[in-house]
Amino acid sequence: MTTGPDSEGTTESPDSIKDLILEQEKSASLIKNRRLLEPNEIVEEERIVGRDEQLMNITQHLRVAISNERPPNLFLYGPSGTGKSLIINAVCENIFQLCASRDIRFGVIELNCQNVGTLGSAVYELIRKVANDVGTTIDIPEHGIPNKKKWRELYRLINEHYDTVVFILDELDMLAGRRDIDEPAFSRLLYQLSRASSTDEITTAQVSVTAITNDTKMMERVGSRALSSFTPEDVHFSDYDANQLREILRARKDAFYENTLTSDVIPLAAAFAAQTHGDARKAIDLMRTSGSIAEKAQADKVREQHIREAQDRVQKNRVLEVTRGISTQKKLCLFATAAVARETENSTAKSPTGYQVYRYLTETLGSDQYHQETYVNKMKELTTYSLVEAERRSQGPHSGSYLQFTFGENSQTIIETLREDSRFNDIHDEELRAVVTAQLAN
Ligand SMILES: Nc1ncnc2c1ncn2[C@@H]1O[C@H](COP(=O)(O)OP(=O)(O)OP(=O)(O)O)[C@@H](O)[C@H]1O
Repeated sequence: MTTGPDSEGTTESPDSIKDLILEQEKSASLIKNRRLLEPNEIVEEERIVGRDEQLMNITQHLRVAISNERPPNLFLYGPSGTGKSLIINAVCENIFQLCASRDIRFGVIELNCQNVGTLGSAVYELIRKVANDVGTTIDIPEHGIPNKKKWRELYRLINEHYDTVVFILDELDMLAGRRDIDEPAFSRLLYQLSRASSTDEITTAQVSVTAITNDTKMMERVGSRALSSFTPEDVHFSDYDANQLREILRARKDAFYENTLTSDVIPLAAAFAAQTHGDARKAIDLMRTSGSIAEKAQADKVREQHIREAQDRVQKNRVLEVTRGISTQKKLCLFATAAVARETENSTAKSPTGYQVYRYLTETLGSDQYHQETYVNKMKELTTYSLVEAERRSQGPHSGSYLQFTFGENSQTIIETLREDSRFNDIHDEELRAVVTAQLAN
C-alpha cells in the first residue's frame, strides 16, 4: 500500500492502512452485534427457542444440586448444532447462581475431547480447568507421572473446592486414546469419573458427569465396567426443522441494525440450513457470512443474493476443510460419486455406478485403480465427515445389494472444490457428464 496522497491528489484509494480501517468501519453499517452471530455463543435465555423438552428434562435432573444432592449422570446425543452445549451450559449457569445464593459450592468443568490425545492428557486438562476455576495451582507435573497420581490430584482439588461438580465432556467419542489398549480412552475416563461419583470413599464432593456426542452408537463402545457405573439419563437432541431455525434466527435479529434485513433473508437462511442437518450453527453462520458479504459490497441491506452467496461460500469452505486432508484415492472416489449424484434427481449415487466412473477417472489420469470393495470402503470412511451418507439397499431377492450415497452438500460444489487440486485438470466436464449419463442409462 502506498501512503500519502497520490500524484493527482484524489482520495479514491485509501492513503494509509489507518484510513482503510476507518473507511471499512464506516461501511460496516449492517452488523450491530457480532457476538450474536458467533458460532458457539451461549446466548441469553430469551434467545433459546424450540428446545423446551430437553430444557425441562435436564433441569429436572440437575436441579437437585441446589438442595446439595448429587445430580445423576447425563448422556446428551444428537447431530451437530442442535443445542446440546447451549442447553446444558444455560442450565448449569442458572444452577450455579442459585447454589451461590445458598452458599453451595457448585462447579462446572467443561472439556472438549476433540483435541485431547490420551486419557492422561484428558485427566490433566481436567485438573488444569479445575485449578483455573478455583484459582489455585497444580501440585504435579503434566508429564512423566502415572495417571493414578493425576487422578489423585484431581480428586484432591475437587474435594477441597466443591460441594458438587458437573463434568461436561463434549465430543467424548473423539477421545480414542492409545491404539494398543483395547478399551477406548473415553470409556476409561467415564469409568473413573462415574466411579468417583458413586462412592464417597474416593471423593467427598458430589460428582456428576454429562457426556455429549454426535455419535448415537457411542454407548455401544463403552466397556462393561464403565457402563455399570455411568448409567446416565439419556436426552436426545433432534435436527431442527426450517420453522425452528427461523425462530432461532428471528430471536437474534438484533445482531443487525434495524431494517437492514429484507424479509426473505431469515427464511432463506433457515431453509438452506434445514436442507442438510437442521444445524443451528450453520444457519447462524449463514447470517454472519451474508452480513459480511453485504457490508463488503457496501449494500444498504442484506438481501437474498447475499444469503445465496454466503451459502455457496460456507459450503465451499466446509468441503475444502474436509477435502484438504484426504488422500488422492479418496478424492477420486468422492469426485466420481459426486459426478454421478450431480446427474440424478435426488442427488444420490449407487455404488456400482460410482465405481464405473471412478474407473474412468483413474484411467484418464493414469492413477492406481483399486477394486470396487476398496472404493466402497473409502466412500464409507468419508461418511464420517457428514458430507455424504451411505445406506445399504437391496436390488431384489436375487441381485444382491449396493450402497446408496446421498450428499449433504451440493455435489457440484464438491466437484468444483476438488477441481482446485490441479491433478483433476485432465478431466473434462463434458466428457465426464457423457460417461456418467451412459453409466446411468445402463
Ligand atoms: N434452540 C436454540 N436456540 C438458540 N440458539 C441455538 C439453539 N440451538 C443451537 N443454537 C445455537 O447454535 C450454535 C450451536 O449450538 P450448540 O453448540 O449448542 O450445538 P451442539 O449440539 O452442542 O453442536 P456440536 O455437537 O457440534 O457441538 C450455538 O451458537 C447456539 O447458540
